[in-house]
Amino acid sequence: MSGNTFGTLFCVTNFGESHGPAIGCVIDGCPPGMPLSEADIQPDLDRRRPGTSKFVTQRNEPDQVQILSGVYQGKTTGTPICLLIHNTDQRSKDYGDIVQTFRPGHADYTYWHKYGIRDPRGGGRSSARLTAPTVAAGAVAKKWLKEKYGTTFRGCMTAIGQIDIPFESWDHVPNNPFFAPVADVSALEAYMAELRKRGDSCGARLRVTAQNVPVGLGQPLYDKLDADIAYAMMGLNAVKGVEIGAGFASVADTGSTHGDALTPQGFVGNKAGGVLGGISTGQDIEVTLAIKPTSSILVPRPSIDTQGQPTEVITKGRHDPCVGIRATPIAEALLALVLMDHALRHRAQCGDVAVAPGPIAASAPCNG
Ligand SMILES: C=C(O[C@@H]1CC(C(=O)O)=C[C@@H](OP(=O)(O)O)[C@H]1O)C(=O)O
Repeated sequence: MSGNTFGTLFCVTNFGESHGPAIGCVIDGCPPGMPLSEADIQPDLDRRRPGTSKFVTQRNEPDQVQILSGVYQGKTTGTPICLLIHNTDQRSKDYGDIVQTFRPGHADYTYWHKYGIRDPRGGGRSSARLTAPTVAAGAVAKKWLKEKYGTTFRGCMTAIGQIDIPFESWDHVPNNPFFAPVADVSALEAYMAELRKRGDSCGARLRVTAQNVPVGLGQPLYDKLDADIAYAMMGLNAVKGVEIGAGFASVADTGSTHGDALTPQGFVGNKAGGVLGGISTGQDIEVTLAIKPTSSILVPRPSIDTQGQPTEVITKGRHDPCVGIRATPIAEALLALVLMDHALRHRAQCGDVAVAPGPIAASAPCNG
C-alpha cells in the first residue's frame, strides 16, 4: 500500500490534490442497506470547510459532496461508494515563489526527496484540503455506528497557542469558529488577531470523544484500538502528539489511583480513555491531540533551495493561522473510521460471543 488507504474491512482510499480539479474518496466495505444521501454527509463537511471565519484560510470552497456510486434507491448497496468534492477556488500563482524552495516545518522537503517531483500548488497531496474526503467518509461511518449502537461523536478545542481553554459546556462548541467549549471567545479572537498581524501561526490542543461505544472493539496485539486511534490521528496533517485517556499524565500517577475502579454501577472515572488491553470498555473513548503551528507563514525564515543553496522563505497566499481551528470535525471523522472498521472486524470474528453485559461505565474527561 502507498499510504492513501485506511482500514481493513471499512476501507477508505483518499485521492486528489489541493489544486487539481477534484478531491474525494472511495469507501469499500460499507454494509448494504443503510439509507444514505449527500444530506447525511454535507453537515460535517460544512463544519470543516475553509473560508467560514476570519480566523481560517480565506480560500472559499463550497465543498459540496456528490455520491457517484454505491447507493441505489437511497440505500448503500455494499459496493464501493465514491464521494467527489470539486475544487473551485484554487489560486496557484500564490505558490510561484516556493516552487524551488522548502518551507521550514513543511512536507515540501520530504516530498521532494521521496518522490523527486512535487506539486507545490496549495501543497498538492500534502495539503490539509485532503482532510475533506476523510470527513465525508467519517460521516458515513458515524451514521452506521449511530444506527447500529447509538454511538455519537463530539470534539472541542482545549488550548490554542498559549491559551488554555477551560471546559464549560458542549453547547458552546457549535457557536464559535474555534470549536471552543466556552461562551466567551474574545480572548481567543484577540490572540489570533495579534498573531495574524505578525504574520505568524500557532498550534492547538483538541479533545475528541465517542459515546455509546460497544465493549469489545479492538485486537490484542498490533491492532489495539488505541494503537489504531493514534495511527489514524497521526495521519491528520500537523498532528504531533496523541494521548488516550490520562495520556502523559499517567507518568506521575500511582497504580493505586490510576486504574479505574469497577463497581456494580460502572467504572469510577475514565483514566483509561475507554480502552483496556487495546479493547474498548464501553466507556467514552477519550482522545487528546497536539497540533503544531502552521508552517506556511509570512514571517521570513532561512531555508535552502532544491540545489541546496541558502535562501529565505516567505509564504504568501491564504493560509490558516492555526490549522487546529478547523480540525475538530476531522478528528471526529478519524475516530469514527477507526471504530467503524473495528466494529466490522469484531462482528466478523466475535459476533456470536455472548457474555452478560457489564455495568455501563461512568465517564469523565481526565485531561484538558
Ligand atoms: C483549501 C483548504 O485548506 C488549504 C490547506 C493548505 C495547506 O497547505 O494545507 C493551504 C491553503 O490552500 P490554498 O493556498 O490553495 O488556499 C488552504 O486554503 C481546505 O482545507 O479545504
